[in-house]
Amino acid sequence: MTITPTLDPAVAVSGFRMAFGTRAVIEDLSFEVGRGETFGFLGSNGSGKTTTIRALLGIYQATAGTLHINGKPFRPEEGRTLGYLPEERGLYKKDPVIDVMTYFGELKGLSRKAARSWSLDFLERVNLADKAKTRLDKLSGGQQQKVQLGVTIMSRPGLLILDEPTKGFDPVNRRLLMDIIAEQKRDGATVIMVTHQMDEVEHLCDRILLLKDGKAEAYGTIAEVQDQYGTRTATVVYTGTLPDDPAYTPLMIRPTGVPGESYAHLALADSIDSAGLLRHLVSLGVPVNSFTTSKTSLEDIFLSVYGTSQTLEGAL
Ligand SMILES: Nc1ncnc2c1ncn2[C@@H]1O[C@H](COP(=O)(O)OP(=O)(O)OP(=O)(O)O)[C@@H](O)[C@H]1O
Repeated sequence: MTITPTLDPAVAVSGFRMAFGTRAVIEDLSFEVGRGETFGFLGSNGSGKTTTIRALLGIYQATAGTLHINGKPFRPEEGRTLGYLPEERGLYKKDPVIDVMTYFGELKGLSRKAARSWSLDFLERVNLADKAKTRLDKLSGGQQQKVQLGVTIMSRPGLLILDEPTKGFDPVNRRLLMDIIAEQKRDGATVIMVTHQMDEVEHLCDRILLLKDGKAEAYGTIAEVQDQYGTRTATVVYTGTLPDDPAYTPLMIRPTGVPGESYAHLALADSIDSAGLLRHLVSLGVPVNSFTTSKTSLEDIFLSVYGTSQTLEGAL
C-alpha cells in the first residue's frame, strides 16, 4: 500500500517490522497520523496494535523500520507531551484517588494545587466526586479506568495514545468517555485510539487503519475505506417483479407482507449511480414504492476483512 507523506505528521511509521523470535507479527507497516487528527488503529485480536504502540514508544525495539513521534524516535524524557493509556491498566491502588491523581499530575509538571484542582473537577465530571478520598482499589474496574483516563489527559498532552479507552464500560459511561475524548480533539490534541467498537470509530475518528496479517489492509478516511470496501447498495420496495438487469445484482429479495409487494436490497453496477438506478427502474416499468441508498457500515467492512461474513438478511 502506498502512503502519501503528510507534511510534518505527529506520528510517522515507515517499513515497520516486528518479530518475536522467528515469528513476525508486523511485516511491513507504514502510516502517518496528522496533527490534530483522531486516528482509529483497528484490527482483530492479536493483529499487532498494542505491539505497534509499544514499538512507537520505545518499549519494544523494532526489528526493522522507523517509528517517529514529532519527527524523531520517542524519548521517555519527552513524556509530558504524550498521554498514554495502556491496555493493561495500573495505578497505585492503595492510596486515595485524589492523592494518586495529584501525584501523577505533579510528575507531569503541574503544580500540586493545579493537579488537585483539575482532578477534583474531573472526578465531578465523571460522577466520582464522592470517591475522591476512597482508596483506588475500592473502586470498580470501570471507575478505576476513569481515574486512569483522567491521569492520562491531565497535563493536556499534544498527543494521546489510548489503547481501548472504553473497554468494559456500560453504554452511558462509554458515551461520557467518548465525549471527553472528542473534547481532547477539539482542544487540538492528536489522538490515536485502539478500539473494537465501530460506532466509536464512526463517531470520533477522521482516519483509520485496519491491520491485517501484519500489514495495513485499509488506510484512509472512513468515507475512503467505505468506498474501497463497501458495496454501493440500494433498498427498493416495489410491486410486481424485478427484471434481470446488469445495472444491479439482487442481494436479497423478500415479500413485505403487502400482497404483490417486495423488498429488495440491490448492489449497484459500477456504471450506475443510485439516482440513475431509480430512473432506470422506473424506465423499466417497475412500480417503485420507496427507494433508499446506504453505505456499508464499518462493522460490516470489519467482518468482511476479518473473515466472518454477515448475511444481509441479518443486517437488515
Ligand atoms: N512480548 C511478546 N513476546 C512474544 N509475542 C508477543 C509479545 N507481545 C505480543 N506478542 C504477540 O504479538 C501478537 C500481537 O499482539 P498484540 O498485543 O500487539 O495484539 P493486539 O492487536 O493489540 O490484540 P488485542 O486486540 O487482542 O489487544 C500476538 O500474537 C501476541 O501473542
